[in-house]
Amino acid sequence: MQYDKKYPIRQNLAYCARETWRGCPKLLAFFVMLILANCLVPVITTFLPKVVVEQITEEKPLRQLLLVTGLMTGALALLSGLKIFLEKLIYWNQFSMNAVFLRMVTRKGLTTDYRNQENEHFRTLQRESYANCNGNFSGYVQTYDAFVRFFSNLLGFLAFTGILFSLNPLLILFLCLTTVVSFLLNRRISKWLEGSREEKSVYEKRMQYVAGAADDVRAAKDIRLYKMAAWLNGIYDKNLKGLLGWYRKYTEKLFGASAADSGLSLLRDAVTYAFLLYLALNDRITVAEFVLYFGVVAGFSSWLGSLLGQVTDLQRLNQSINRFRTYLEYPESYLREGGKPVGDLAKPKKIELKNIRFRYSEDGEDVIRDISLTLEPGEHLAVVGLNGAGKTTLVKLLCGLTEPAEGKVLYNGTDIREYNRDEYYRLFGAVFQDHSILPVTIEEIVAEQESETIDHALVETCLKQAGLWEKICSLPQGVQSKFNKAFWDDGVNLSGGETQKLLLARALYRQSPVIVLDEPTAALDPVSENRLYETYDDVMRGKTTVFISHRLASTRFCHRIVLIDHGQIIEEGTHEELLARQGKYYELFETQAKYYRENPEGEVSGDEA
Ligand SMILES: Nc1ncnc2c1ncn2[C@@H]1O[C@H](COP(=O)(O)OP(=O)(O)OP(=O)(O)O)[C@@H](O)[C@H]1O
Repeated sequence: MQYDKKYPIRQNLAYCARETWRGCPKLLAFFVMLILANCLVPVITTFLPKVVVEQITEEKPLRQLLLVTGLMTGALALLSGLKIFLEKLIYWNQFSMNAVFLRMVTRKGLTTDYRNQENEHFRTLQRESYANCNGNFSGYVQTYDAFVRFFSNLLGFLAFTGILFSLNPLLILFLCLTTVVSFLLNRRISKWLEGSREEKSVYEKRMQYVAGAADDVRAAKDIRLYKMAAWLNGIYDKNLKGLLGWYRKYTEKLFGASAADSGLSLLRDAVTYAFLLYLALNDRITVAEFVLYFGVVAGFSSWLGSLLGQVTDLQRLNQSINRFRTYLEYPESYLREGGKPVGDLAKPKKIELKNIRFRYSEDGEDVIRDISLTLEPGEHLAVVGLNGAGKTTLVKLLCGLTEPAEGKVLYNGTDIREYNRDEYYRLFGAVFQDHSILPVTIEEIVAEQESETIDHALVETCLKQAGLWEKICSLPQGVQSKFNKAFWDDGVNLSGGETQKLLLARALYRQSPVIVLDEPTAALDPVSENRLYETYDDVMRGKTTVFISHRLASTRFCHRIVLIDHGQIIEEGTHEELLARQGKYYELFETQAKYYRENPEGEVSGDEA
């Protein structure tokens, strides 16, 4: 079941206010002042003509007339100036609040359980959350605006209701009725918008994908070689057509609603002004009061219409805040500070996988099916199998990155769920097929820390062990060379094989008791590959290692080989034992080996491959 938080609006508004209080308290004070200014300006504007007419009709002295109108227009000017000033301050301070929210989103993304990052629902929420607090049209800024407008409108509505109530409560009822009808018409459009948002976003997503491919230097080769441009253009055009169709429907609906809205507004004005005229002609209200109510009636509908609009806006925005909070509060099940310490990090301990079952999604198939495996301290294990057999998944489970649905992983006899997971990770030096390298110096990449605390001699040893030392020495800035030309003007780029060696050096620098290498030789040239095999025993002495490879002959230097097929261990033993068994391993080895033999008819032997 998908994890979804559904807080009511008031709780989410309180949440926003709380976070704002923590992150940028003055913003709250600016909001309160803006709400008051927003309310006072129209109230004074509505009363000003009444006061002026009153002064004239009651033949008050000119000085008094000038003083009263001067005071009111002065107050108006002051409040309007204050509003502009506050809006500027708010605009600026909203950026700092956005930064606070962005930091929360980034932190969650960096520290969340790895399995959340593999969860598509979580990743969608993550993308939305970034969009929600990015820029001055973000969900949060819109929520703040809606919040300010809602309370401004509420205050204005209450003030004008009070004034109209003294005139005729039935008039309020009529005004409310017409305003609500026009609000409901607009709401229908909002509902349609909500319902068809998915359709629109599918068109946009596909168009963005094509635009992204046009801008992606990695895709540029394939697009040209495989003549994908026409195909991509076709996708773009098809979706553009769909999007334009969507906008046509939207415009039609919008036009229909605004026509009805204008009709209602005309009716409202005609009825109320006729009523006011009737009262004035029958001396039931003074000319000054007529002028006042004239303004109040127009203002009342506008306050109420906006108020209802803000409720709809807040409801819509509430959904995005709920999704934002769902992301931030996404459950973390791995123990961190509260977990047990792992203990001695210098020597490896026994690792056991007991009846492990795993699937990536609830409705998906099992990727690992009932695997049990014990790794003795210092053992070198090779994991082989066809593509998609579950090898990488198995090591992710072993490293505690993902959690089995059934069964458990034990380290030194204790379920790894009981350990402090961050400490548990320190047991592993790993090279995965998909990796990330920060754009820092070579030395910092190897040591995964900043320059001041690096053990330079160890960096050199690891780069030598990985076979990259000579290459690094040939760079003008040696280990101080900055990685990634895209980031640094004077940066360096490494080839695929060199990058793999750099990653191996990084795994070795950790001096962790367990080393996991997922296809570490895939990009290596034959000399480098051979060198890795020859030095493997020396470099990995005393460590437990898991070596995933498709080159079956290369796994001979491991103490034991397990063959995974459809998420199960189907064969297990040394290279020689597995060949002698003449099972699946033998078959795969034979398939690979025959291309290396001078005499394809010859007998299979471990030495020939
Ligand atoms: N993040 C993921 N989400 C969903 N399915 C996944 C994910 N990663 C892998 N899979 C699926 O799990 C299965 C096993 O993948 P895994 O990467 O463990 O295989 P592998 O044996 O390492 O393959 P290869 O030799 O190609 O690297 C595959 O069918 C793959 O499609």
